[in-house]
Amino acid sequence: MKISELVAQIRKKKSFLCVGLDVDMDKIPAHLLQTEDPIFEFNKAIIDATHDYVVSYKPNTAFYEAQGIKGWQALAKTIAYLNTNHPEIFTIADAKRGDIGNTSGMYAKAFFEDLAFDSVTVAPYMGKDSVEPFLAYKDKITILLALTSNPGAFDFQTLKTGEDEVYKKVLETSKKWQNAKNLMYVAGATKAEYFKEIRDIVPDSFLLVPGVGAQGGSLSEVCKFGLNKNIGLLINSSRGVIYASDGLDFAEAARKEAHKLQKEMEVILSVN
Ligand SMILES: O=C(O)c1cc(=O)[nH]c(=O)n1[C@@H]1O[C@H](COP(=O)(O)O)[C@@H](O)[C@H]1O
Repeated sequence: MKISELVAQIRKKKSFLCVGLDVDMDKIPAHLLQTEDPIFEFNKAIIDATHDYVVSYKPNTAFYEAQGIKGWQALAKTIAYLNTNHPEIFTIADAKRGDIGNTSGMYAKAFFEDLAFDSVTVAPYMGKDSVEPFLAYKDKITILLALTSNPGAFDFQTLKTGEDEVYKKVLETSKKWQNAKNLMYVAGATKAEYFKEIRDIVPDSFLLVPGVGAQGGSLSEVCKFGLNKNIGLLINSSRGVIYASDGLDFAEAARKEAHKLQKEMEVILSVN
């Protein structure tokens, strides 16, 4: 999907919400466990109930890999369901990959060709040649970790190397790479005070912003400096939306949570 198509969808739905499909077997409603494919049934119900308010879904592959072959099959079924029924929705494989070139090439093939995701999250730690195989896909988006939402972000990402912190080097260096227009960056909602400096370096890029909801990040704080002329933000919430209820009403409860976030976004967009 082209970024211009994502922007058009955001403007139409008045939403820049990304819902994380992080399916935890200990948290999904008990009645689904009796079905043939609980993970897919859960995802399908969540997608059906929330897609009006959502422009992107982000399954984190860890939750699927943890269930072995059945989990991977459920992931494949989920992405196929989205691509068939909601081709306008931007899909993110949250896999945080990155390795030596030929290995990264296989990761890229897995997520872009076999599973047909629009994008994948990639760790920048191994440098340019570990990211290039993802960027080689001209019609796909690579989402590079810059400043993550977790407390451990301060262990390495904010360390100074010369003038700049490591996360700034990631932004500055990667934006010079070939096909860098197909890069987005992860910036955690829990780090809102860094967004002005992030925007100074990458004014035009989209930022994937996890950490709203269960991790306590603030949507309005992120938007103060995070928005750009193309909106430029995808705000992710996973647990806060998909586990709003663990009862028979789980999908309806998720819809309400997604709608609440969408309404907040609509207000923000109306004054920006
Ligand atoms: O790449 C990510 O999506 C990500 C980066 C980051 O800095 N922090 C972060 O929480 N995430 C992911 O975003 C999701 C957040 O989930 P909730 O905290 O339940 O909303 C999880 O799938 C995380 O793995």
